[in-house]
Amino acid sequence: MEKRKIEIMDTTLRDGEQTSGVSFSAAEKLTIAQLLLEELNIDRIEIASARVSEGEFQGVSGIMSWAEEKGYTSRIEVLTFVDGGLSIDWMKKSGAKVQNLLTKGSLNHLTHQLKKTPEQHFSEIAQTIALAKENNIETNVYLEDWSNGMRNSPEYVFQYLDFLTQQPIKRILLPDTLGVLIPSQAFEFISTITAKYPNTHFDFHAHNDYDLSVANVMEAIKAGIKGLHVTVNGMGERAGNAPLESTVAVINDFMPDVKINIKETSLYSVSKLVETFTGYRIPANKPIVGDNVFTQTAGIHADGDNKNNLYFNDLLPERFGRKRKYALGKTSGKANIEKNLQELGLKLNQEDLKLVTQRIIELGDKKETVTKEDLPYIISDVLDSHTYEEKIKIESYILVHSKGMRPSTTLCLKFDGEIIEENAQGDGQFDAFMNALTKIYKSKKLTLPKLIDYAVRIPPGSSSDALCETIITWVNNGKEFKTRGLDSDQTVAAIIATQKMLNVITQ
Ligand SMILES: CC(=O)SCCNC(=O)CCNC(=O)[C@H](O)C(C)(C)COP(=O)(O)OP(=O)(O)OC[C@H]1O[C@@H](n2cnc3c(N)ncnc32)[C@H](O)[C@@H]1OP(=O)(O)O
Ligand SMILES: CC(C)C(=O)C(=O)O
Repeated sequence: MEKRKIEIMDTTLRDGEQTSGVSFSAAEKLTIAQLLLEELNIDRIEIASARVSEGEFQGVSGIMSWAEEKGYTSRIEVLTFVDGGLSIDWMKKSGAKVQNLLTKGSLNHLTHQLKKTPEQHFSEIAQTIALAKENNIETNVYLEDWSNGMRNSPEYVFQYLDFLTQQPIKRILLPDTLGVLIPSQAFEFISTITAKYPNTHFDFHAHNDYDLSVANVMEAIKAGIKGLHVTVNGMGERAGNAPLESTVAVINDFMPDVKINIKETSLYSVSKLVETFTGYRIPANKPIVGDNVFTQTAGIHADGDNKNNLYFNDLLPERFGRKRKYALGKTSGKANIEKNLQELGLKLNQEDLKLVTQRIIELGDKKETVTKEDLPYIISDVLDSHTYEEKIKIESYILVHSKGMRPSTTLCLKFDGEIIEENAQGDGQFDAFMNALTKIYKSKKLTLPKLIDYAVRIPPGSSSDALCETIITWVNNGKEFKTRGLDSDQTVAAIIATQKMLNVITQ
């Protein structure tokens, strides 16, 4: 079967920059333009609106000098206005060769914004197209608010298209400017137009106000559109445009008769770069590029991946230069832990695996985020906790830290079945805790080991806030030994290490 080629036009640098709060520098625009055209193999890109600012002029001029050298000028477009030649002048000076002329696709916009009649508008458009041609600038025409135009003034839309299809232009864009189309209507409106003007190249530009942009894009393709507008990460005015990443995946996976030539493996790195340049964070659950979309969290899913990849779909992370991950937390089962252990090259017996799983679930219950890098610490903590009998237990404590007063502790200790409570102050919270403990031991005519070193560290490479390890070195009867405690709070970790010390010396 001969595949139908659909042109992909990326407008991250024009509509994407209309995301509130986003502004690219000239250097950032050049880098993104280069990646879009050369790394991703996007057919065409729109890089700015004409006349916006001096900075935009510099940005467009820089991209056009590079494009001239590379022979890419016909793939780079600038949005222009029906403004008596001001935009054409701006384009000429910048070196841009393709204009996307913004015109009115609904009678409502024409009447209320431009305050013109269709005849006046068409005449000015014809003059602008002619002027562009004289200056060797190619024209595509945008019918702004076209989707509402089809609903409210279809006679105007068709009168306009009858005129436009006779003009020396390359493409006509049908935009869903306000994101109001549902898929069935996108199909109905577009197929009526492609049937009436079979020799014209129509593009479609979706907006995502109802989260229907990609669904509408699919219907537009079925209805005979020849090109699509997209943006990286779905950036754009209001709720944004059709995201490049999902559009590519949907076409590749569900439209076998359609050909696009986008390099999937580079989508993620380009998305991340755009995220960095814009400061506009990608939601973690955004399809294809979100941080969590290739992470299995539920224990049953991780288990199923071990059994004939039961929880895989066609969106394999490697397609997009990414990797599957297995989350650690409250909903983990043994399988999640084992998958992470495999990556670290570690193995545990079934009993230890159960204990480690239990500890991770406890941390998850406390809303802590546990990462793969935390695992060796959790393993060592769990394994050394069950090497001795727990005769002495810190039942409860209050640590008080305030401005202008010495830190203090109330400690409740279970000592051979007896509950003993004591208060003390200290130079810090842990010092106050140790002073209260010393008082209890003195009352029993016992001495505590001497603390000679106190070290705190977090698992290297860990991006989680879950864990901090406190390692304390003690000397008891001339013999040095270490105990460690693990918690999200370093003082609590030190108290856990101290409880271990109390039990070590009674073994
Ligand atoms: C659906 C979209 O995303 S459209 C995106 C279009 N791109 C932009 O708007 C880029 C950013 N815009 C700008 O920098 C500025 O708005 C400019 C330079 C275009 C114009 O700035 P200003 O002269 O200050 O006008 P302002 O922004 O207040 O209003 C827009 C003017 O454009 C007119 N206009 C609207 N559509 C068009 C059009 N297709 N062609 C020509 N003029 C138009 C409006 O009627 C209004 O004119 P008026 O001031 O005579 O009433
Ligand atoms: C400039 C036009 C195409 C636009 O962004 C829209 O109509 O949404």
